[in-house]
Amino acid sequence: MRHAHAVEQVRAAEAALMARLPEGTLMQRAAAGLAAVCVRLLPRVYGSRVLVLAGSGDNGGDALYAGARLARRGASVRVVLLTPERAHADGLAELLAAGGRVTADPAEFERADLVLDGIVGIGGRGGLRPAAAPYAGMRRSGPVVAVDVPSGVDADTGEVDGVALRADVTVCFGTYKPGLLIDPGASYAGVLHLVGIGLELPPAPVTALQEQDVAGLLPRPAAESDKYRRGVVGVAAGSARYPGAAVLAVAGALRGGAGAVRYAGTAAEEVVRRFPEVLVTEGTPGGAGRVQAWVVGPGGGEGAGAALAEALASDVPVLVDADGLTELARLGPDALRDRTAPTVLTPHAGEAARLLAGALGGPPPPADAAAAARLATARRLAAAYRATVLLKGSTTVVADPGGGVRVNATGTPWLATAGSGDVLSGLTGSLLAAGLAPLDAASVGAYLHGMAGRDAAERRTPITAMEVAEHVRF
Ligand SMILES: NC(=O)C1=CN([C@@H]2O[C@H](COP(=O)(O)OP(=O)(O)OC[C@H]3O[C@@H](n4cnc5c(N)ncnc54)[C@H](O)[C@@H]3O)[C@@H](O)[C@H]2O)[C@@H](O)CC1
Ligand SMILES: [K+]
Repeated sequence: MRHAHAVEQVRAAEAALMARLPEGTLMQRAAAGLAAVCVRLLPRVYGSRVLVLAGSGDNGGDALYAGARLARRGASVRVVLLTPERAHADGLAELLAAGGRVTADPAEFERADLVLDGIVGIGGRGGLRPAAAPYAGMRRSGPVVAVDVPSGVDADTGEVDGVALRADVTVCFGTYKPGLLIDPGASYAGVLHLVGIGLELPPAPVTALQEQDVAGLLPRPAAESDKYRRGVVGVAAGSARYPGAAVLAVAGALRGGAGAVRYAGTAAEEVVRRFPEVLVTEGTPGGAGRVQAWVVGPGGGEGAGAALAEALASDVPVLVDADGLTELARLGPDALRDRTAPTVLTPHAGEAARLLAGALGGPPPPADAAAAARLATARRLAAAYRATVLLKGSTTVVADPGGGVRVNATGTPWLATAGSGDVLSGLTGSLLAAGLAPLDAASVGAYLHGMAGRDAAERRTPITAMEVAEHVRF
């Protein structure tokens, strides 16, 4: 599991540790870890050109001390001081003593074999200032290594206000920060290296599942399992206009680990022709028989409202997607007030914006704004609807009403294809039926879906939604 802590938590842990250690110890630990990563990135340190971009805070201090370490090993180190009158004095003195030189020539950026971005770290507020902004657009010949956070990325949220410095590698200290795992910030961070500096941290508010975490959560049949014990997932999807959504949601559901899939809706014939193993009814969820979780909404068209109402009236977990979300946005959070079992919502940014408007009144915010502030959007929706919210997009964010957040790093831009979301909702509903808690089901669903997309894209691109379903594997 990758754990990401909020800036406030990092500051508290740093303060507690610094009180017990000689002054400067933490910065030396950070600088040593940072320099070690740079050494591995350079073909050879001796004679290589290193440019340090140093801001006015401790982030600049880390970069200056790391630069000094590289200079002592024979690198030719230049430093641009973004605010010369407020540079980290001890760090600068150490770099100069090691042979480093101050420069004001921006062309050094393009010539350098390696650039250290120490402009701002967790203390950065707002976008890059005018003195730093031009570096964001410059060509580079060597890797850019971000110190703790790519400058211009908000460490807590991953939001970028204006421009940010794109890094090839980010060396972060003590813990990951949410902004390194969530787009757009994550796309600026490159490869992440975590350097331990001895912080004692509380539980992380944001986590990301890794392969072994997912393996531990997946439902696997035991010797005494039967199809009912493995869980039955109900899918209420598709309509006369969109029968394909039913087929794709069922395809996802068949791959999610439930023992059986029940389908209720007008596409029963298409579904059973394609998947003879599915139990089908032309009716609605209310008359479909017992299931352990419902998936409602993909391609639901005009019937989505009735199917949603019946599924929500049940006492099993319900996943709402697509047309079901449009209907829910119209009804607002009150529609979920009487539920005793969990609800999972799987909006894309546009649906999320409509759901927000449904909860808070007023016109929906632009979908772009909901996507750019994905962490805040998912958290607000989870709180307003008291539901687990899986916000789809370049980083899928899953927020629990209890406050926990999981972010998903698997996936490929090829997944942005029609029907891919239907597969995800079926897959995640199946995991719910198999007994996973909502946060686990949603984050494991996103993980498997992203991996399946990657695997399918490795075989052939572009990929289709059905190929994504076919590539899901435990
Ligand atoms: N406090 C500690 O014990 C440790 C801190 N570490 C480093 O210290 C960093 C945090 O240091 P600081 O709290 O000094 O904060 P930063 O160095 O991240 O930034 C704060 C400074 O930048 C200026 N600033 C804020 N926003 C700006 C913007 N958008 N553009 C330009 N300048 C801006 C502020 O006026 C302030 O001077 C961490 O990210 C990490 O790199 C590490 O050395 C590990 C130990
Ligand atoms: K930085």
